[in-house]
This record gives sequence, C-alpha cells and structure tokens, in this order.
Amino acid sequence: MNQTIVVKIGTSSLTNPSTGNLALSTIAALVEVLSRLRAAGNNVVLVSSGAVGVGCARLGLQERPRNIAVKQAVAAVGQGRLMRVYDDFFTSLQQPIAQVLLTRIDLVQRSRYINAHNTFAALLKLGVIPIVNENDTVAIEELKFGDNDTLSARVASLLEADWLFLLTDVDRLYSADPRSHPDAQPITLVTHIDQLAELEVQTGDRGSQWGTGGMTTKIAAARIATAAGVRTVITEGKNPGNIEKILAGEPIGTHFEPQSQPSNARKRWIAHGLVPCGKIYLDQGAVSAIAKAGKSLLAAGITQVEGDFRTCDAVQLCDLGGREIARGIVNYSSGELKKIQGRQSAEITAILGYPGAETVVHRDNLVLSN
Ligand SMILES: Nc1ncnc2c1ncn2[C@@H]1O[C@H](COP(=O)(O)OP(=O)(O)O)[C@@H](O)[C@H]1O
Ligand SMILES: N[C@@H](CCC(=O)OP(=O)(O)O)C(=O)O
Repeated sequence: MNQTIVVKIGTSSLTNPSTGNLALSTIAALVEVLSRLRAAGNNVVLVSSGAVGVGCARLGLQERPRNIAVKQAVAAVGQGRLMRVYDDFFTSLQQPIAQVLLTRIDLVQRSRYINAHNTFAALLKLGVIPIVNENDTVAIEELKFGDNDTLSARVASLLEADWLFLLTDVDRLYSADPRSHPDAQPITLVTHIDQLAELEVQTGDRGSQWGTGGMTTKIAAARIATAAGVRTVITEGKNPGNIEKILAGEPIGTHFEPQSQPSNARKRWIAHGLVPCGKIYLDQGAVSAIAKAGKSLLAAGITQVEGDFRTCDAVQLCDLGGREIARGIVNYSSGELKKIQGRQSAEITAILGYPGAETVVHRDNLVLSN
C-alpha cells in the first residue's frame, strides 16, 4: 500500500559535530532511501534542519550565533548551501526535489493552511520530494515553530501522513539522557504519550551542541503527530536504511502509536493545525457538558482565563487540574472573558456594554482531546 512518509533529520545527524562539516555519507544514504521509497509509489516529504549549522561552518563560526539577526543571516547562507547539496545528490538519482520554507502563520490561518496543503498535494502528485525547513531568515520570534521537530509534526498532520520519522543522534528514546545517564533504560513502544510521565522519562532541556530542543521537542512532536493519527518513530539518523526496515516491521527505535482523530477536516485543523494562544479553565459542570453531552461552552462554566488571546484565536479548554479536555476557537478575547467568566449569558450585554456571542466556544468549533 502506498503511504505518506514524513522524515525529519536534525543538525546533529546532518553534520559532523566536531568539524561542523556536512556528514556526506549520511546524506547520500538518506537520499537513496527516500528516492527508493518515492519510486515505490509512496509520498515522501523531508523536513531538514541544518541551515544554521551549515551556515556557521561555511562562515567559519565556532558556535550557534545568539544574536537573532546574525542567526537569520547565517541561516540564509546555510539554507542555500544545504539545498545545493541535496539537489546534487537527488539529481544523480533522477529524483526531483523542491524547497518549501514555512513559518507558523502558514499553518495557523485557515486560508494559508489550505494553500500549503494544496501546494504539497501538487508537489507530491508531480513525484517531487519536498524538502521543508522553517523560514529562519524572515520568521519572527512570535510566529516561529522554533524547532523542526514541531514543524515536522505539523507538516505530518497537515498531510495526514501515515508515518513521521524523527532522525537524530541517538538510536531511540531512553528513560533519561543516555549521555549523562549511562544506565538509562531504552523505551521501544509508547502506546499513549501520557505513559511517559508515568515512566518518569527525563529529557533535559537541551540537545547536542548544534541541535535545538533535544528530546523534549521530539516528544512534543510525537504528541502532536500521534494525536493527529500519525505513527511516529524516533531513530538514529546515521542509519537511514532503518527507515525501510521499520516500514517492513522491524522493531527499531522508539514507536509512538497513533491516536484516533476526527474525520472532519475543519475539526482536524482546529485540533492539530492551530496553535493555542491561551487556556480556559472549566468547572466540573462545564467539563461534563462539553465532554459528555457535546454542548457548546458558556461563560458560566469558566473559572479562570490564562494567556492573551483575541476573538477567533484557538484556546485549550482545561479541567480544574489543568488537564486539556478540548480545543476550540473562542468567540471572545481574553480581556472580555475575564469580565464575563462565571456569569450567565443573559448578563453579558450589561457587563460588556454590547451584545456578545451566545457561546464562548461553539460546539462546531470545539474538538475533544484524546
Ligand atoms: N531521554 C532521552 N533519551 C534520548 N536522548 C536524550 C534524552 N534526553 C535528552 N537527550 C538528548 O537529545 C539529543 C538529541 O537532540 P538534538 O541534539 O536536538 O537532536 P537533533 O539535532 O537531531 O534534533 C541526544 O543527543 C541526547 O543527548
Ligand atoms: N531551522 C533550523 C533548525 C532548527 C532545529 O530544530 O534544529 P534541530 O534540533 O537540529 O532539528 C535550521 O535549519 O538550522
């Protein structure tokens, strides 16, 4: 069966950590595997990091720049270099590629999300392997994915992919960072992401010298992707042949099983495409009304509002313990909600001085979380 496969490779696998030079044999092996998967009829997308790392090597910089403008300039140098290398390798196998640079806003606004979806669909239909990265050179802090693990999960969700492979410099997830904890236990299967809290998996807060986010962002990515129905695997980048072995059923790396997902495309966008801008805490009655009775959210059931959001932004709806029970698009800003939380709908006009929407989140704009 033909499948949609998204592969993300991190800087730590693409470059030699001591010299910063490109790991050419890894890239060549990856190109061969992806070209074979494409030739076998699969849809293949590569999310490649490396713009900043390769740019630094090109310019002789010894460490990742901290200054944002310099980092953006370095990424512009590295991205071109990276694509040149990919194009040389893929072209020698007659495999066309495309560069797709995204920022978070491209997947947050519904019209841009649909546009991005259509562009990917057209590229895949043309037999092209899109190579995706964050548009580091122009992305501004508030509108960034920030790391390519998250970006790859959002792309996998956009494409309703069957698989997301996160290729990195460790062979799988461990109970703690194996570099600093040699006795850390390997984890092979995660049936639900919340299991990781039970297993007390520690991920630290940083990865290798050139990587962004370490294991923390990979787990966040696995959460996004599996919630969108995408099977996710963390495995080693220096053996890209493992991708084919895993597709053939070999138990390599750490597998995260996909969760069920809404069949309606708009609801999938609300659940997985939108990035929440705040949290609304609900009392037990409102939680039951939404989760069990399929009702809309009214102001009366709100106990607390967190974050700064506007009308039509996405928010997380949480129970009193902070557990997310749903996501939705709000009909009020955070400022308005703070004034009307806990109040009856009939009081809203008098409190705000103008008539507002009947519901805070209408049930058509609300999706229960797994
Ligand atoms: N629980 C863990 N299991 C495995 N690796 C971990 C864990 N916690 C932290 N790490 C670290 O995460 C690193 C990979 O992250 P990163 O350097 O950002 O990679 P990439 O460039 O591939 O995105 C590993 O080298 C490892 O040291
Ligand atoms: N967009 C950045 C990559 C950021 C990132 O997530 O890096 P990594 O942790 O190596 O996957 C770049 O191309 O350098």
